Amino acid sequence: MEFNNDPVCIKDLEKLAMRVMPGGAWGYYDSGANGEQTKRDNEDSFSEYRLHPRMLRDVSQISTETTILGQKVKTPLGVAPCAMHKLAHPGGEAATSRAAAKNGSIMILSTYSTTSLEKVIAQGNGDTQYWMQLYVYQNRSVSEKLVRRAEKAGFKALVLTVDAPVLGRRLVDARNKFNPPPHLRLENFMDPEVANDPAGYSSSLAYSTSETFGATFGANGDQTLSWANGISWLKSITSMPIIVKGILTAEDTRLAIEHGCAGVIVSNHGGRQLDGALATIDALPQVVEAADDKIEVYLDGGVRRGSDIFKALALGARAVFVARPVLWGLAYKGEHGAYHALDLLQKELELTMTLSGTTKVSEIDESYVYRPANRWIRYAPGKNGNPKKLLAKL
Ligand SMILES: Cc1cc2nc3c(=O)[nH]c(=O)nc-3n(C[C@H](O)[C@H](O)[C@H](O)COP(=O)(O)O)c2cc1C
Ligand SMILES: CC(C)CC(=O)C(=O)O
Repeated sequence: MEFNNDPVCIKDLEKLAMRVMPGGAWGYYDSGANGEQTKRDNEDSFSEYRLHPRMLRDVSQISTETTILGQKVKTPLGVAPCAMHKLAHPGGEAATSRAAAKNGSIMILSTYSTTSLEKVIAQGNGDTQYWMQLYVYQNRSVSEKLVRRAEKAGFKALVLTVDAPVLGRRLVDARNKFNPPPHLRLENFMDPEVANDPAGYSSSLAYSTSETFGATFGANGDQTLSWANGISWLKSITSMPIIVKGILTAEDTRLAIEHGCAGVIVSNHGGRQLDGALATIDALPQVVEAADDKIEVYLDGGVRRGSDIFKALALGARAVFVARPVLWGLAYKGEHGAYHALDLLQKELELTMTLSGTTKVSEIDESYVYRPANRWIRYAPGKNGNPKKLLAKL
């Protein structure tokens, strides 16, 4: 496990990306919704959990191999769907795709990709799984065409994002009056049949500010989408397994099972949608319990260290996805940078496994992690060493 001369951790990569990216694009990637409570909580909540390592075990061979949707993968670390990778680097999603393939990571491609889905999957090495993320439009034939194209191109699963019936309000974008550069195209919409759709979906990013973009997104999105009318419709047009992205509760997990979904991604969209929603690592245990091993549970949001991945796996996630870290890597140095972001997290995961006495993903269970109740009270000496008194004081 060798680290190279690139930035030594994801936080350093973030600082570098902030320096090289134009302000508006940086703001779009970075921003959360409203007061950004949820965005902060996603990262901070990981540090509320502590590891419970075991010693004197043979840790000379570490493997992160696991199975996801029944397929062997090299690592439980994947790339979450993000719009417009070309805002970070001209290599865009094609560069990210090669980076993901090199790391053996699943890549989920955003509907709002600036590279066509066919070109993105063509960068793979045959072993990597690609999943297609979907937003459902009022004109469902637009979504249907995307689904059919993705299946034909070889995508292995459909990821339905359910936490964005309309776009959250990102104050940074509103202040910046953020406009993506006019040369960027949402290439998945360049299929002439889709681009000329009477509902007016366009291949160009034809919106003047993120405020109007938000309105356009809301105007085209299908806000009537429901468990009853959404999942069965998707099942009627594709044989790809359906994964629901944006689940935070046991109740919705049970509904995903009832409706025949193959998995759920515990996600709050990186804190970009409902500000105040709980952190994903805090939502994970109730989702895992409700899933009851009937469907797979994945997580994204705030993962910045290998130990965060380890904690999520310990609490029952089958895989963990990252969004901003990969975008920061891409902004830093294209494919090399995106790979570096994944490689850093991968190596940190291996290091955490080694130092915790686990050699396989299947060994990482809840016995390796705990959240100390009243941590400060338990560990602060207190005036008279009396925790009760301290509690009363607090
Ligand atoms: C710039 C950006 C664009 C995103 N675009 C999409 C998208 O097109 N579809 C989607 O389902 N989620 C999108 N997301 C949400 C991510 O998939 C993911 O849920 C979240 O960002 C994970 O948190 P992290 O950025 O802390 O890793 C986007 C996130 C960011 C930061
Ligand atoms: C183009 C947007 C709808 C992508 C998105 O989901 C986001 O910005 O969070």
